[in-house]
Amino acid sequence: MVQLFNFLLKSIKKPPRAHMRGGNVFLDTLRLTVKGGHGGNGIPKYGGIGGQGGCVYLEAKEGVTLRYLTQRYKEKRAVASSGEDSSKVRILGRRGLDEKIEVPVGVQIFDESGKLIADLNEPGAKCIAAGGGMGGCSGTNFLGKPGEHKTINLDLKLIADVGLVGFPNAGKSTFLKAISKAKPKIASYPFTTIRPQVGTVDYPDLRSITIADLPGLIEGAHANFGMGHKFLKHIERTRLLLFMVDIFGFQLSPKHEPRNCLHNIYALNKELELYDPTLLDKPCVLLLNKMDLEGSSDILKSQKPFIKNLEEKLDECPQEIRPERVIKFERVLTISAQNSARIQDVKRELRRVLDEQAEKELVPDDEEMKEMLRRRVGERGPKIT
Ligand SMILES: Nc1nc2c(ncn2[C@@H]2O[C@H](COP(=O)(O)OP(=O)(O)OP(=O)(O)O)[C@@H](O)[C@H]2O)c(=O)[nH]1
Repeated sequence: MVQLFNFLLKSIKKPPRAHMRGGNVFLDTLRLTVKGGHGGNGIPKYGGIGGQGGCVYLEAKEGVTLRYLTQRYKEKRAVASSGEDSSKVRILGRRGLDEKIEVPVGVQIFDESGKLIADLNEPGAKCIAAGGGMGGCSGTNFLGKPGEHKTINLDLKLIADVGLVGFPNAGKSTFLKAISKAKPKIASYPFTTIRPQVGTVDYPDLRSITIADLPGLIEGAHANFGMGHKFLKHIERTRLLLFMVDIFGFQLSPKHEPRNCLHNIYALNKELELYDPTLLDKPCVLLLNKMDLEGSSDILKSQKPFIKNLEEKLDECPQEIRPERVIKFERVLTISAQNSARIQDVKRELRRVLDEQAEKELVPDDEEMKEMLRRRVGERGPKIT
């Protein structure tokens, strides 16, 4: 009876939604068990030393995904080979072969206690995850030692120059498609994008920048509504935050308060602040989208002064979306992502802000520079004023 009931229950169970089915889910964390090779044994009679066990190491490589790793290590376990035993013909045993795990660029490695072991943020960066065991010698009674054995967590944080943030349906995917070569999914209902998308924008001087569309952010994400802050971690490594709001505002559902575009900006500001207030120190640019629709210019006229100076209307902002510190936008641009209107302006401005930022990082400010010179010249050199 129970079996029949279970069978019937199974048959009426809906299949998982397309985007949640195995191969499609964006994977940005992975847990792996790693084990270094065992050290080989020595030979007491000849004073032979066993070979050291191989180690398991990680190397960052472009184009690799964590999903690929799950296919390669189906058991989520990577083991290096053991060192060779010492023998009559080979007094010093050969070292065990290392196990190389190629990981995506931007992966951080944590141990079980959550301590950061390594941050592999450029191609070719390497770290040892589990060392091999020592070969047997007189100090160990000629017995090889076991290799290190631990569980590590790989946490992928995308590396993009620009992080695109906005509430659902603001037009982020449409914008990404218009400005870059990315081909995101676009639909007239919220939550179409369920994984971060990265687009590359090329410039005539052969430079290029990357823009990551981080979906799933909604009002209340900090309280783990929707996908919560799942994708916001990817923003940490971006150099510029690109906010996008629908000029007509947004209402998540009939149960939620409708928010006009100004309140949307406050709400985005608040969500980022609750996730990590230092994010607000990054340069920010705001895009007001859907300017092709009728009535958009009137809204813009009435809201622009407050958008440019967010402090002004902060008192009137509802408590639940009122940020402690408001964002100061470097630029505010109006666009129509659908018609690609003013997309070239955005392209130019993004580059300008990123270049300005790079210059600031490169050239220390006046006082810092003087202090640096003073230190370099020392007390006896020319006086620096
Ligand atoms: N009229 C007009 N419609 C737009 C514009 N940009 C986007 N849309 C429409 O708005 C809807 C949502 O656009 P998306 O690009 O999917 O929005 P999104 O922010 O990526 O949405 P999520 O996937 O939910 O995060 C689509 O129907 C688009 O065609 C625009 O500039 N003008």
